[in-house]
Amino acid sequence: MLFSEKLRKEADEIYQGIFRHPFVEGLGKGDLDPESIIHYVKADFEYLNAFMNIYGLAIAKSTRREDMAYFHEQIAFVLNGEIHPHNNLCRVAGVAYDDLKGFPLPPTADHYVSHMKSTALTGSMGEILAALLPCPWTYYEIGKYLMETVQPKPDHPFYEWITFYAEDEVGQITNELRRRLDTWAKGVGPDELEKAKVAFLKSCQLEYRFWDMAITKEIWPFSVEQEVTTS
Ligand SMILES: Cc1ncc(CO)c(N)n1
Repeated sequence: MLFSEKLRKEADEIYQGIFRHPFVEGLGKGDLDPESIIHYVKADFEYLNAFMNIYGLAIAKSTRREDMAYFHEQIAFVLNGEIHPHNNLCRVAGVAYDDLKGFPLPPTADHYVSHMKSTALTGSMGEILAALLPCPWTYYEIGKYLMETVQPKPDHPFYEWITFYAEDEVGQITNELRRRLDTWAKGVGPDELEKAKVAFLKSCQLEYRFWDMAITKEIWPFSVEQEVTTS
């Protein structure tokens, strides 16, 4: 069994939990609370900015030009592609996307970003790939799950969101990340594999919590000034 297949098996409980999460259910039913959508988009815009930072850290650690080209391409996808599902969410919530940019990360999103950043700074290439993988992989599976269970028509409020993540492009991104991780896994010992597994599972848990964060509109306990990562 490939390393990524083993990871997927270990994380199955988390994936199943994500498919049944109230936010994902709300995407399928089309009845999400607009305030939860807004909370999610604010956090996700900054999360995706941090994701690009992490690809940059991966480039800094790359020793092969081919790896540099790969991470560079992935940055372009986040930069230009993921605005579409965000625009869909904003339209349904009745807000302008620009008004949701530049907010500090809520605790869970901050935790997720810190996990990926520290992995990128201190971990091996395999650990970095493992920490990044749940991002496209859980969304790709959510997209496919909603396509199958809801079979949305173009007039479904989240048609664009669902079809974006269920599309081949996100599938290919997931498969390429898996392929790279599986290639890396063939050349390392059990200790290295264990560390990558831990990084992967933590990202899966934090994917689940990211949806919770949106439903509960999680905030910091005190409203003091906070760092904003981008403008
Ligand atoms: C938190 C999170 N995970 C995954 C994706 C998919 O790219 C996203 N937009 N946000």
